[in-house]
Amino acid sequence: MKSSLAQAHSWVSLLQHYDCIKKQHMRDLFVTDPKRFDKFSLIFSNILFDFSKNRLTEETLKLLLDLAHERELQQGISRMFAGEPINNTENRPVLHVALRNRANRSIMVKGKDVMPQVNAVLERMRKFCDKVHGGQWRGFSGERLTDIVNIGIGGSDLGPAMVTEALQPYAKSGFRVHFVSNVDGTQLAETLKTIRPETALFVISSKTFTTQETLTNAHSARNWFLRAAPDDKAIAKHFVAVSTNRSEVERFGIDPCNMFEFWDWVGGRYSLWSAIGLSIALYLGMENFEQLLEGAYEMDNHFRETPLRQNIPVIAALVGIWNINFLGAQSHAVLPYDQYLERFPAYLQQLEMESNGKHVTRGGASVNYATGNVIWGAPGTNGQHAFFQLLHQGTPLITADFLAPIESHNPMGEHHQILLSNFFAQTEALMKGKSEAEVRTELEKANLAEGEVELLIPHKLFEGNRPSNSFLFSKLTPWTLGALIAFYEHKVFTQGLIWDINSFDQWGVELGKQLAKKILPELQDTEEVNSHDSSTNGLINYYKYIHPSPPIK
Ligand SMILES: O=P(O)(O)OC[C@H]1O[C@](O)(CO)[C@@H](O)[C@@H]1O
Repeated sequence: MKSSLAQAHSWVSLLQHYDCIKKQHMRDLFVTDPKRFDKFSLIFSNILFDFSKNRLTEETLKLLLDLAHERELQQGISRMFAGEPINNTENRPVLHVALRNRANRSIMVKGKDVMPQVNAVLERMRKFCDKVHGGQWRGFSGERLTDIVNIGIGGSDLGPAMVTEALQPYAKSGFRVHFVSNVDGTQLAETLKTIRPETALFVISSKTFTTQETLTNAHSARNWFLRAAPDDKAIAKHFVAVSTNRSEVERFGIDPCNMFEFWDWVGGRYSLWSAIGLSIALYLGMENFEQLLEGAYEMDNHFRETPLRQNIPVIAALVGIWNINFLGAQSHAVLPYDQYLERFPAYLQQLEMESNGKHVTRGGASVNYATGNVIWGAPGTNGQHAFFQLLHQGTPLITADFLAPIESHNPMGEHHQILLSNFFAQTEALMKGKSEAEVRTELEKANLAEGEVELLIPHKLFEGNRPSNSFLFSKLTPWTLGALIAFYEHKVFTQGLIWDINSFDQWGVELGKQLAKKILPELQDTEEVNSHDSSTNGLINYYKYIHPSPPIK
């Protein structure tokens, strides 16, 4: 039986160790150890992971690895891969790894190997994609389909939206992909303006097929479509579903023959590898979707088999725990120096924050340590001209992941070297900072008026010592993206296990949904609302009063 985290020996040792090293500056750590980069960087296939620009030493790492052992990480990894019901509040296994189990080893759930059904759905996806791409599957007018519209939200949107954006250079020619997630009618309306019903394929993606936003968008899309279609039968050519819920799919009016199945052991935010990836496969071709699976599979093997000290997701997770629980970082920026990865931070927001934004342990006790942190970010050089000021000189400690490809898909003059020079410079600046002596020397050369040097010194000073990780990979290919996503999934798993929280449920999204269901009918009559607190009543009644119909009495 594991003790509670705050009482773990290694945790207590880490606290004491933090006290000893908290005043150390990374600048000095680099000066005193010329081999620091070699010691604190790891390579997985074409991906280099450099974590040397963190405020840690060999001793820190040793203690963090002790923590991982004490928390029985290796046993936890084995339990996940073996299909044990580690999602304890929903009594489900967590088997996104089965979806990319390219070796096809048996994975048993309730005494049954899940691999035959995984392979069967992949085969159906392949056949469907081939028909759409080959023009055997056409719209009601006989025209080829050209526009894939994915209607889904959360995990049924963010993964496919991010991957299709990231892998645009691999897109099948003649196909466009669109994503509608927001129940704000604007997103659907603007999308519908750009497509024709004759050539549109709607992929309604929802694990539960009960999600209000998705079902509302799907009904409106179907109404729009039926205004142009000759009859209801045309729906079969233009609407397919991806879900675990056959009866709701049928109730919506999609023939189960046009449903691509997945299973309750796939968490929504871990589902892009399942049939939820159908929009990816349609846009990029099944062979590229499988390359994505291959990259993730190789990362899975690395995570399962590599000793913890060389294990990239494990080390990244431990460094994150060091930064969050000992250094006090509450915010983590994801900074891709690759325009194709623009949506990567938004994807990771759900992966990390929905997984590890938890306040109780797996057993239900309140945690007395931080779990999870705020994930955000934007493409690197744009961020430099927007929010990097706060990263360099602001008061909160914000850690960051910098990601960049060595080779661009769009080589153009010096662009890529300029981009990379900024990538390298920013991590160096965050680490090193600029000392008072350096600022003074610079200012004294500038021939300033008396007093100006002293005034400017504090403003131009950079304390540095701000932690970051760097990821350099050869090129953003489907394989590499698959490996990178799986890397983050396993980092999240490792942190959740050490924090003793369930990373695979999401009860925190329920309360808002329940209250919205109660409020919706209140917006649809003319009665004044009094059932809430005065703020909520006031807001609702103001809306009802201002809104032209129906007017409040
Ligand atoms: O795929 P579904 O069932 O429509 O759910 C969409 C999303 O809603 C959530 O359940 C809660 O936001 C996510 O976990 C999930 O990815």
